[in-house]
Amino acid sequence: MTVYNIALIGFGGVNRALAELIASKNDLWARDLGFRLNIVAVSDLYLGSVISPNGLDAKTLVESKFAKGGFGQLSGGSAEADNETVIKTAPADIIVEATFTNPKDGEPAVSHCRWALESGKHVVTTNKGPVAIGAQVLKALAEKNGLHFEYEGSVMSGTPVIRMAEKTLAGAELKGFEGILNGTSNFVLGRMETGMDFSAAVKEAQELGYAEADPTADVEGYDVRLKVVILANELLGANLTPDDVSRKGISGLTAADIDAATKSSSRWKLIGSAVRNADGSVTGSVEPKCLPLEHPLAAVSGATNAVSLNTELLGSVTVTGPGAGRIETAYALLSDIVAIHNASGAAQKKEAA
Ligand SMILES: NC(=O)c1ccc[n+]([C@@H]2O[C@H](COP(=O)([O-])OP(=O)(O)OC[C@H]3O[C@@H](n4cnc5c(N)ncnc54)[C@H](O)[C@@H]3O)[C@@H](O)[C@H]2O)c1
Ligand SMILES: N[C@@H](CCO)C(=O)O
Repeated sequence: MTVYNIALIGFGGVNRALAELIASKNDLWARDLGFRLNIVAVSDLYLGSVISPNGLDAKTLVESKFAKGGFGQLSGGSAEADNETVIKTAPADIIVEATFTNPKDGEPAVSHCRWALESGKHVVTTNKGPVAIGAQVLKALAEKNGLHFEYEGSVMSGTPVIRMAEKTLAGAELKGFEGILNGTSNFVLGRMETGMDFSAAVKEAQELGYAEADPTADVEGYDVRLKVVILANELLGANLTPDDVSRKGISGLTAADIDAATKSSSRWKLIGSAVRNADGSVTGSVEPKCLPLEHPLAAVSGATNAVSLNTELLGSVTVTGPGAGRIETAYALLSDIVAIHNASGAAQKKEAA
């Protein structure tokens, strides 16, 4: 049985949910997926860090109510988060990066990924910063070292978009996309339609684990801008930076705007899009749009996301599914590990042939 040793960098909603899944589903995964996951290290800004070469019990990790610096009480633990030591020295096969997204320069997560790939460890991440800002360099480093840098959860949480578009739609000739790519803002707009006030709706999205550490990123469109960059660069072969994508959020929409849309059989949605122009360049944008109810994206509600991929050979293909949520995003990490596992199986078969 294959066992992957993993180190968790960040132990907030998403990585804690992954630990919960490990505690309850490792046997199922061993049977159905052919591997088990063993947590050999965790590092978190608030809790500190711990390296345990034989593995930490996932259930105990999830159920313990650690105080600030609490990992310092564990064998092999420290009250400080020493990410660099954990990433470079823990006996992990895979580093699971789920710290805060920094929309400006992607740090320190870019460094976390680089340290991992330089020390022979695969990276799976849900953090949009290193993908939107550092993907080219990190992918090249991974390839040079025969490793994987996987980030399905950086767009639409566990809903398959990146691998689906790259693998299943290969050859369909993508020309552009438009979508609802932020769960929090879509949830807030839906709540405002029921008469709830903007701040109360944002608070509820935070409580449900959808929002970024600073929810300004969600409601002002910074988060969607990173996702537009990720999809445009990955699927349209663009080379965009966040500053290349125009951005407007939903905070300027008033109750009167929402009401007026309802009365005219339409709905406000925060839309992220990109299109390949005739000269081959790619233009991306993020802005609220008032969509008629019959538009395919108008019915997408709550933290659900959807993206319509506009292809030459197949027309428009729309993928809908959860765009945020702790377990939903932890599933994206699992799907990345499955991709690594399947690729290593395929490589072994090729070697044996
Ligand atoms: N929650 C979601 O629905 C969702 C969906 C897709 C992607 N993401 C992304 O996944 C990542 C994790 O999301 P989350 O919901 O778990 O966030 P969270 O805020 O619940 O947890 C982040 C954790 O990382 C820790 N942390 C922050 N900076 C750190 C550092 N430098 N070193 C060590 N630990 C650090 C924090 O202490 C916190 O415990 C974020 O980048 C987020 O944008 C989240
Ligand atoms: N805060 C983000 C998480 C998923 O990237 C959202 O609400 O969509």
